[in-house]
Amino acid sequence: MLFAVTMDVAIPHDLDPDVRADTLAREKAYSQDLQRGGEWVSIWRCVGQYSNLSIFDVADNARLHEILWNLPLFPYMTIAVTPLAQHPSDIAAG
Ligand SMILES: O=C(O)CC1=CCC(=O)O1
Repeated sequence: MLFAVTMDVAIPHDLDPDVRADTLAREKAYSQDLQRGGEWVSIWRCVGQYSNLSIFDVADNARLHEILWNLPLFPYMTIAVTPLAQHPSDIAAG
């Protein structure tokens, strides 16, 4: 199942710098592991915002929830999920 997910990040300015750096490093490793595994298909920066737009290809809603819930930055994110279906005009779909 395909999902488009936007993640808006708002890290508190008074967060301990070491905690901030550790959280960002764990977020990057977590994301890249899932990208290598094929579930996190792509990640794009939303221009001018501390936000990303990502595409996930996962087994079901529960798996997407598990992935998002375990994001190291989850406590500092506002997340919006859009389930995707094939578009009838998509030439790649045949
Ligand atoms: O958009 C960001 O910077 C937050 C994020 C999600 C996965 C990642 O590596 O960074």
